[in-house]
Amino acid sequence: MHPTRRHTALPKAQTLIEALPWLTRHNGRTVVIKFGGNAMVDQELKAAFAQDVVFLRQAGLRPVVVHGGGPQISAQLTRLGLESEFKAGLRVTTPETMDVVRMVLAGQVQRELVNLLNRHGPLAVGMTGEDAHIMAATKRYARVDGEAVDIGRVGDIESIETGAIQALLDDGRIPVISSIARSADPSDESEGADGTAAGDGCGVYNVNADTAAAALAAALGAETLMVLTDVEGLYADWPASDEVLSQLTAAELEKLLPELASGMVPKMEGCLHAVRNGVRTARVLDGRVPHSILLEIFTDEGIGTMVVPDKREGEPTP
Ligand SMILES: Nc1ncnc2c1ncn2[C@@H]1O[C@H](COP(=O)(O)OP(=O)(O)O)[C@@H](O)[C@H]1O
Ligand SMILES: CC(=O)N[C@@H](CCC(=O)OP(=O)(O)O)C(=O)O
Repeated sequence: MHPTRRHTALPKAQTLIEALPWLTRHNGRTVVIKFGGNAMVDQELKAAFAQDVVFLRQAGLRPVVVHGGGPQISAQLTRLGLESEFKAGLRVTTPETMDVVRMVLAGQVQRELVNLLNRHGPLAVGMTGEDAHIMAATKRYARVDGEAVDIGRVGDIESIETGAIQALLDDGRIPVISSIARSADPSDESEGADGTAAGDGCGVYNVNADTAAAALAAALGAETLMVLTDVEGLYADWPASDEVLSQLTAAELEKLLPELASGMVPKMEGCLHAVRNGVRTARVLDGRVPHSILLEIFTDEGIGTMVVPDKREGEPTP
């Protein structure tokens, strides 16, 4: 080989070799990746995200994508002249808003992600939590100054049926899930004001996408939950300083939770729920960094914030 060509080829081999222990360790493991609406505004980043997810699948992992789309929902509500209001980080969801949430998440954002992934082959299959009874939810109230406030059709996951997702994974597909759940109460279906059960927002709930991703990661017994967002990770003292916490235990995170501000609350609550329910690591990553997923999984220098379960006597650190 020509010396110059060898010179440029060698670092590539080194990078691949550095990935070997990680490839071995993660082989056959499920990874749930939450792609946030704020991290999905740039076309190139979205394409790089799709490449990373397909790479994981080709490398023998079982990736599942759960997506948000808060900014996209807000933009559509504004276009329609409807109000967009948040309480404690959750969208106030009237039946009319619910229709828009469903239309944007399932009809636009999910379709776009599925199409980006399927540029690489017949891999991605999009579903909402309503499909095949994947997610059932009950009404969630927002906590504002210690009071429970009614915010409409916002739900908290009550139960998850993983069968359809597992079947897709076994078939080598990449499930792409929108964070909409059916009501856990069967009588909810017929509550529509004008008697129309379908399409009026009744019988379904708007679930925060971080909450949905964390619940799914726990139900699937995932190795890792990765939450992509538009900051480097969890800042220790936000907004005063941009020092990122690189690793913390569940107990350390639990202490921090009351001090966190709105956008980070469902993310970190989700990470805590995941690691307390069998997920080995939960990470918050900067979705603005191209290929952040690969950097996190396959290199020695992880980026972002990693939450690990509380250490039990004699256990090695993840
Ligand atoms: N301690 C913190 N560390 C990092 N970001 C924080 C913190 N507290 C609040 N935030 C805010 O949370 C935002 C991320 O949440 P959100 O806007 O809901 O993102 P996404 O659309 O990706 O779900 C950040 O952009 C930041 O403004
Ligand atoms: C109840 C609630 O707030 N649901 C969110 C669902 C989408 C979401 O979570 O999107 P991001 O991850 O991009 O924020 C919403 O309506 O905006």
